[in-house]
Amino acid sequence: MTAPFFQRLADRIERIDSVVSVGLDADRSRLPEHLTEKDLPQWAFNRRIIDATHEHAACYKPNAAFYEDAEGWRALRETVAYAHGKDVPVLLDAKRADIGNTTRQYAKLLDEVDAITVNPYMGRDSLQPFLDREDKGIFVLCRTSNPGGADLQDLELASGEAVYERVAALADLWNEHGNVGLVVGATAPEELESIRKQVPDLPFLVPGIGAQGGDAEAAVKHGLADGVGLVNSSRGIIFAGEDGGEAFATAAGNAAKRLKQRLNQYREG
Ligand SMILES: O=C(O)c1cc(=O)[nH]c(=O)n1[C@@H]1O[C@H](COP(=O)(O)O)[C@@H](O)[C@H]1O
Repeated sequence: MTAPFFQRLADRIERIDSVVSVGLDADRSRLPEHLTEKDLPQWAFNRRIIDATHEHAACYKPNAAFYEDAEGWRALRETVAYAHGKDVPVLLDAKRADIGNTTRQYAKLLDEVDAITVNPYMGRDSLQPFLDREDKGIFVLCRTSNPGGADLQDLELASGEAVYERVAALADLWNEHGNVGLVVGATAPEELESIRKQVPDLPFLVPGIGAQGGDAEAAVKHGLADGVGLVNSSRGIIFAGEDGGEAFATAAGNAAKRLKQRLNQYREG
């Protein structure tokens, strides 16, 4: 059996000295002109991004939203195989979950990738087929980075806890196989700190730095559990250079390296 995801992630973080998650959100409207002629432009783009960034990437995080048609799924499959060929795990950002028979189908996505993001709104049974995958990583949305993240997640329950605190507590209970992490946005640094205190053992995926302006220092200081966790940037890396031609890949490589170095200051500090 393959080693558990969080163990493999810990090994990779140590080996390349990086907690950077490179978000492969290959928006077709922003791909370099010269790649749009290719058979699968997103795959052509991702391959170049992976070549340029893999030394700095603790994982790749493609968001499924950018791949949900026949051509996109083909591009995604090629991308995942290529990332694996470079020994980089892939976290599919799919934010799935549904009633039992449907969610069992969703959980099959984990046959292709190493980890996934899931939505806790429908409760434990909607996540069970994911949680049962002991060797995979299951990241539960807890306190999201978007402006409306507070609309429901910050609501106070009768017990006095906020909804996101309840989610963190439940995720901790659901972590019977040591395969559960939380998604907590860098745009909510106070919540990041308080959730870290509440669940010291759960690794976080922290999106929202770069294009969304989140707090990179808080992301590192509170996102890691015993050194393990991920800080994601998507547009800030893959679209770092849009001057045309192949220079975009070099720009992405430099952006990933700079982010790694910046985050590492806080890891070491
Ligand atoms: O689950 C996620 O990854 C996620 C959760 C969240 O709270 N906020 C958030 O931005 N994300 C994802 O992280 C990525 C952020 O992209 P950038 O803002 O371009 O770095 C996107 O794929 C988002 O869907």
